[in-house]
Amino acid sequence: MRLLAEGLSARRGEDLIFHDISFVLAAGEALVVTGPNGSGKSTLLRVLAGLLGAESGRIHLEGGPPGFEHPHELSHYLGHRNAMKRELTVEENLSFWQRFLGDSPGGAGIALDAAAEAVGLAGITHLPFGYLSAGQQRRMAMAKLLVAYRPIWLLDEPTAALDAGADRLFAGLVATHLDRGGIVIAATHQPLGIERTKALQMTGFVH
Ligand SMILES: Nc1ncnc2c1ncn2[C@@H]1O[C@H](COP(=O)(O)OP(=O)(O)OP(=O)(O)O)[C@@H](O)[C@H]1O
Repeated sequence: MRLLAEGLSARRGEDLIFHDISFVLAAGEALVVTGPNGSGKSTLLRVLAGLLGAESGRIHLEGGPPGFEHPHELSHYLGHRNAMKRELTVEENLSFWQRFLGDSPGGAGIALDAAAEAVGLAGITHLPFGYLSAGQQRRMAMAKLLVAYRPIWLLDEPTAALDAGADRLFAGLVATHLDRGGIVIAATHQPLGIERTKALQMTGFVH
């Protein structure tokens, strides 16, 4: 499977945020998106996630499962916020996402306990999400990537609020996902420590 972005541009309000962005990612490849604040990294991820329409250009898949043409149908999106309810327990949150997202063709999510263990937080899934520290909350948001199978991971500053150990853990999760033929697009200033990465430097739109 390949993910292709061709000549993408996007607008927020009146402003064109970026223009003519193209890239191709094959199964097992990652794209690291960097650029200064406001250069459009989050906007690009939101376009890829199908949350925002592109002003022009095309995003499509080649060789994906039959019936899936747009990457967002096969994607996990981890935004700046963790998308967890503070008053529900970790287990309830993850269980919701597992049922809501379901598995894409070609893989299966892992059990909630196994996902919590994989992010180093086994034993606290009974706590309300709001009780967790900022770093623990981010780790649990990563567990969401594991409880339902999606071949494409769209990650916006995934390692914000993480300590060095969690950085390494996260790099390991990404490496495993790529080894299994996944695709990762991450806006991050933290090196992923993975060789199979392409780079996209956003500059913001020059009027
Ligand atoms: N809803 C909106 N309406 C109008 N402009 C917006 C909206 N959301 C974002 N913008 C503008 O779009 C530009 C790109 O924002 P974006 O969040 O994509 O940048 P970014 O590169 O992810 O920044 P950061 O590194 O700070 O997270 C910014 O100038 C921002 O002010």
